[in-house]
Amino acid sequence: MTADPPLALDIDGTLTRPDRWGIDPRVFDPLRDWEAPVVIATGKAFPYPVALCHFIGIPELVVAENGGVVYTGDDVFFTADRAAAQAVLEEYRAAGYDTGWGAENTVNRWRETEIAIDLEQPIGPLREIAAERGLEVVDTGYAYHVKDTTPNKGDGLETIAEHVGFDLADTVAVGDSVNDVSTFQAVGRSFAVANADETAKAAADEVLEERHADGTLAVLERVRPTE
Ligand SMILES: O=C(O)COP(=O)(O)O
Ligand SMILES: [Mg+2]
Repeated sequence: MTADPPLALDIDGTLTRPDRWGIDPRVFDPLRDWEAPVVIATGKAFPYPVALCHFIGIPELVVAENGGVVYTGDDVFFTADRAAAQAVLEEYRAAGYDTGWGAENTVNRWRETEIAIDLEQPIGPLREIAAERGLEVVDTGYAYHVKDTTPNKGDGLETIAEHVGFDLADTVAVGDSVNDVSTFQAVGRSFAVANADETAKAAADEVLEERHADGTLAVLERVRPTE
């Protein structure tokens, strides 16, 4: 008898509706019923994936902020701090730009290790200022993330696998963007959804024909053992 494989799932572009925004409600039941650990590995701030796990009704196994925050269900690990990214934002602001999220911005309000900037904002000066301070800017297709170069989702996933006690060689990952490449490299089997960027597609073992949650749902069907 084989069992359901552990999963590592991205949120935006991967669990979203095919029109890009919002979680596709069809993922809730299969994830709640999945008989192996489900890790949510995202660029979003820590509270978002925690809430997602909570509302699906699964244990909170979370890689947030592109690996900056890792939650094993018992311990939280921070692999960077926000100060350097905040300094980039201050300089970006001094040059006349802003995050693009408005004054009370919930995108960054609880973000602990990086800063996210709306895609409508100019990336050129952002990249320049970040590079001068030794940081990188990652374009996920949903936001620009100003971050320390060290953290990544794959390392966060390894931390969780060690703590929870599952094998990454058995783990199946689904993602859509450059910030999922380290996840793909860490696991035994990786899938890029059809809407994925070229970097993610090149790094995945397989590129799906289906977009967004349709792709993830197709993977769940395919990797679930038949009786
Ligand atoms: O926060 C983003 O920009 C993207 O989030 P994701 O990693 O869940 O796709
Ligand atoms: Mg994504």
